[in-house]
Amino acid sequence: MADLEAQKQRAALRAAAEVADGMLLGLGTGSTATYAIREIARRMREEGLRLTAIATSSATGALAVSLGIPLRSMGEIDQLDLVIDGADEIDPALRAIKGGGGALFREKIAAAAAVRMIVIGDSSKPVETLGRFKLPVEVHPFALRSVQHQLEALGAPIALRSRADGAPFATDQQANIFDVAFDRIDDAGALARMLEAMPGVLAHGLFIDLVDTAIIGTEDGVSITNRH
Ligand SMILES: O=C[C@H](O)[C@H](O)[C@H](O)COP(=O)(O)O
Repeated sequence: MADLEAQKQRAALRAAAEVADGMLLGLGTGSTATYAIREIARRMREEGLRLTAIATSSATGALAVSLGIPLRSMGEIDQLDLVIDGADEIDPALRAIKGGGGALFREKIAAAAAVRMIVIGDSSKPVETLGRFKLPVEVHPFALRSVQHQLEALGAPIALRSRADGAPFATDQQANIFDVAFDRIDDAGALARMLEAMPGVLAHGLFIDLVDTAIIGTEDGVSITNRH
């Protein structure tokens, strides 16, 4: 059986090697991004690499602080040199679904502000067509029911994300997430535009024209795809 953790680590190490001295870096969220963040911190300690970073979630922020990575607030930054982040699915055109961990809002802001975005993952992440992974849609609580109504009209099953104790999951923005089971998204661009037109939708998990490079761990190395 494929060792997905080892694949994540290989992808993360390869991406962390792209970090150069003096960069302003976006740190992604999730299990794969965590490997990259730990490797970046190791390079800072052992190789004297200097950088400043922004965190795409409170969890990543806490990890970065614990590793001694200097952080700035995204709100005071107009451009990032590089973002390294995971993904839930990525297709051959480097369109991705993100937000399985609920960090999509900040991740998308960082991705859009980055000169370059590298997505890292294991061999379970590449897909021919997006949509098997349920699409996260982050919604301001004020608009919960009205957005639910509009999402239901799209015809796919939707579920309000909940925590282990049954309470609604709250994002870092204290918003909620609907997970939408499209199964197959044939026109990601059209769907993204539809979701963005719904008042109260803070972010959706479709990342289109944002990923520049995908680094996928394999059994014995990595496979790298660049967007043209
Ligand atoms: O909200 C979470 C992020 O979009 C993650 O990058 C994504 O869910 C992938 O996470 P993982 O690397 O743990 O599979």
